[in-house]
Amino acid sequence: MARFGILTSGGDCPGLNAVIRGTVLQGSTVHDQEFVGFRDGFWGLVYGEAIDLDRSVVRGISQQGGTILGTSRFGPYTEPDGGPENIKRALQRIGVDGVIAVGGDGTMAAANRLLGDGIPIVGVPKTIDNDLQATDYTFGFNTAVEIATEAVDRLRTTGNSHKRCMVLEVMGRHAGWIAMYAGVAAGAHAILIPEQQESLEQICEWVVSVRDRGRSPMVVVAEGFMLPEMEQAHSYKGMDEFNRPRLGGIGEILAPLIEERTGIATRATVLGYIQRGGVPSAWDRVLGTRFGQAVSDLVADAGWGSMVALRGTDIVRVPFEEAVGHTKTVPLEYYRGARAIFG
Ligand SMILES: Nc1ncnc2c1ncn2[C@@H]1O[C@H](COP(=O)(O)OP(=O)(O)OP(=O)(O)O)[C@@H](O)[C@H]1O
Ligand SMILES: O=P(O)(O)OC[C@H]1O[C@](O)(CO)[C@@H](O)[C@@H]1O
Ligand SMILES: [Mg+2]
Repeated sequence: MARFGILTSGGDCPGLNAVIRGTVLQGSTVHDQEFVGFRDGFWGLVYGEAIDLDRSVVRGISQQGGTILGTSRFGPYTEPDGGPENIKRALQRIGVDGVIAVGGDGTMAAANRLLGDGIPIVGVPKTIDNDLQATDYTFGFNTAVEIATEAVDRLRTTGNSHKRCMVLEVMGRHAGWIAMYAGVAAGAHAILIPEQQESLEQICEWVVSVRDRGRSPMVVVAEGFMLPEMEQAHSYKGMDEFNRPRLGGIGEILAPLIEERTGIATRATVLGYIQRGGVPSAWDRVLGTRFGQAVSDLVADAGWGSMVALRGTDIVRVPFEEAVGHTKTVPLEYYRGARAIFG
């Protein structure tokens, strides 16, 4: 019986457990496949640390947030134990014929490199940021947007009561999808995203025009947004253990600047990891389940080097090269359309 190993890698994301369950149910019901789950992303792959995954283990997990396998940003080439030869030995030792990597752009880049080094591997795209190209949507994004939209709605009522300007900071390192969707859904008066610089003067103009209509201004900003005079996205928390700047805090920078320039009392809120935690929305559970079923079909066909993806309403297979190397950013035209009614 063919046996495959699943891993979840990179930041976690609501819907990961639905993928794991969908894969195991499809595989055991339709293809006579067996599965193990590697612990903590590529760490479990490198060290051959895996748990058996059967129907009983995945029962009822699609409504749970996080990932039952754990995740990490551990790289498969990390010295001294990483690299393809060690991984091949680990796969042989635990009797695994191929790997299913569930992750974002970094995970797919790592998977592509492993493929080139002879590891049979396929991919499933995940990220709350929705910035992975080659798929129309990733699971987790919908849940994050629901949470961010509710946050805007809540900030709006307290902002109205106190006649304050409210600033909500959401995630989005290179792409402002969460800010765009939550901002549009909740009727924000300005949406600020990494793809498009806006001057402080312009932001304050929007804020003042809202106040002049007797309303309380609501600004949604993605963590990666930069004012024109900034050279890089705001980060005051140093680097993470993988040498990436830990973003966050642009909302706290903007709020006093807006208050100083407009005279309108302004408060900032950082939504942070609330966006990534908790139960997945129905939409993300469905997409995760469909991806899981599709990736079981993919490994049944030995479709190594491909990633499952959503195109329109169809689940398709795309080569890794299509998924890595570029960030799916918010199109300028889309932003401009939303911007036309800011203020
Ligand atoms: N080109 C690469 N070659 C080898 N390993 C890589 C490569 N790119 C990324 N990795 C490894 O894959 C891990 C996962 O990637 P990353 O941390 O970028 O998360 P991700 O999968 O993009 O998910 P997310 O961005 O949603 O958190 C990285 O921490 C790194 O160890
Ligand atoms: O602290 P961590 O786990 O690296 O997560 C922060 C990052 O995760 C992301 O949400 C991607 O999953 C980014 O928007 C954010 O910068
Ligand atoms: Mg990434």
